Amino acid sequence: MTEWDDNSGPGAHLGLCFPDESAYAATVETLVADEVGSRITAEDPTLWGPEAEEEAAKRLDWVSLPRSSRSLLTEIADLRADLVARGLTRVVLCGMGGSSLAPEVICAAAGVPLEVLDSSNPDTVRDATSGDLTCTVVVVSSKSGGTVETDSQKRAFEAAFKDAGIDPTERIIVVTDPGSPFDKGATVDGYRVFRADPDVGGRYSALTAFGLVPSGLAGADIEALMDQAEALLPALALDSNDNPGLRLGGLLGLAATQRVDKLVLANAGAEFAGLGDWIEQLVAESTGKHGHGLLPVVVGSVDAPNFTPSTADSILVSYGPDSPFDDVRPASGFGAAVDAPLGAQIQLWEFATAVAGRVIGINPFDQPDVESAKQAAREMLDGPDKVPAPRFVDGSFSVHAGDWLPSTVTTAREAIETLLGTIVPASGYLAVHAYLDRHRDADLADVRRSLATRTTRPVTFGWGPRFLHSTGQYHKGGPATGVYLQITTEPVEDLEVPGREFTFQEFFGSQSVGDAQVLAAKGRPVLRIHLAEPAAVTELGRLLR
Ligand SMILES: O=P(O)(O)OC[C@H]1O[C@H](O)[C@H](O)[C@@H](O)[C@@H]1O
Repeated sequence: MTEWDDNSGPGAHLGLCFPDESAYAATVETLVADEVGSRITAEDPTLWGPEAEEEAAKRLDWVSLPRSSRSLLTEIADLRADLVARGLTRVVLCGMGGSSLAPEVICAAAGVPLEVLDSSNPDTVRDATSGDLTCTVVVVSSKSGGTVETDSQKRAFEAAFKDAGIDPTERIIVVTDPGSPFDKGATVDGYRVFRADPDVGGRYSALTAFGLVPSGLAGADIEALMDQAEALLPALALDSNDNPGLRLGGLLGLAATQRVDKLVLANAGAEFAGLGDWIEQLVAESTGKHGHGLLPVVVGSVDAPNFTPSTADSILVSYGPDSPFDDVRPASGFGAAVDAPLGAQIQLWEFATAVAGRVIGINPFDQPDVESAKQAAREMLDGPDKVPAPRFVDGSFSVHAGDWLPSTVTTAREAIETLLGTIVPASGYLAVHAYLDRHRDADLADVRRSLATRTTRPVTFGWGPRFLHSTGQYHKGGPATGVYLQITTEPVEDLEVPGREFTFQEFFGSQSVGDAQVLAAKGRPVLRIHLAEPAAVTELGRLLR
């Protein structure tokens, strides 16, 4: 039987349902008895075990950001006023994962334009750099300062500004950690640098300079965002079963330990439709490791397949004011309706994810498997001759697959059918990885819906290489239950990365091939369909719908 725990506190309303009240109550009671609410608030790094302690000790400042980040507000407002006075109203953000997902949601919710460039696709980069540069300001964000996509995007913009007779130091603003290689180089080169709080991990950095600088420069009301987040702090500090962070995190952790490990996220009337993409990175990278974790499945609306109908291994979560749970019953019994303003959602989800990490028994602050795909991409760049030959060519499609695909298969349609047939009925999922142009090819994303209906299993859709900095960690570190459809393409036209020995297409291609190799080496079925030209995406879409 499904039980309900409904609670409205200052700043957030949280309705939860679960199949077994005593298991849920015991989980939250343990969290309360262990004083997890007050200890996270006090930034206690011992909560995730001795192995996680060193990392946690330098990752917990997000807890107090709604107060500590306020010192940035005046500086950002002054810079925005200066930019607007100079007619610089087109704001572009270059950055991957935690350095771009939050500003994208914040600005979309505020209805202010922010162009996010989080790709290595030459066509996408060319589009961004060939916009109207006379009114463009570019924020380049990288916590580590070592992310190749971001460095390449910065180089492309520097060259474009110079070609247009514009001094890049007048137009590029850098956000990074103090002392990163990026900080040193950008400072020497004369760029304006915002240094973020280094004791916050990338995916928890929404309320640091990473989230606030681009959002504030684009015109979002970032002070209101901080107010919304701050309003929730007293409730999150409570050692009581009214603490929304303990309740939501306890539910997520409990479900994951019972192998209800897909987290289906749907917008339910919120202004911030894109919040699911931000939660996706937070939850996938924080929990998906050592064979454990929750797979976020972002579905858009509550009537989308995987939410309605759902599978017995899925937690259903809606964000926004219109709770769907009067009409929808999660097949697993696990559901959550989270209604809060955006700033409170951010603070609540960070807290709940850290709590879920403790319940699952993993370190929510590292991402041990992200590096493996980067390493494989580097090896591909060093030896492009290592690109494997296709199994067969079917019209515009070159089809690449491992031994799981029988040699009798000779068409892309049959290969897709065979891949879908390898999904394990009770626990498996399909991940579609589209290394395309997420603006030009946006329509393809709706194949998620068709494939979810066709397979009756959870289906995720991610744009490469963006997802590598999000769900990529889960694919390699989480439970080995996924099968993968990779879509890659020749570009309209390649583009050099200024000052580098590789082009954007060489890098973009090495990222997809490298990731496929890492997944295949883990024994997972990977089907790669390479398009001879971008226009072939229409025909592929027909095969998938
Ligand atoms: O901000 P950066 O250092 O450039 O990192 C961007 C992204 O890189 C990696 O993929 C990490 O796993 C992500 O957590 C991070 O958000």
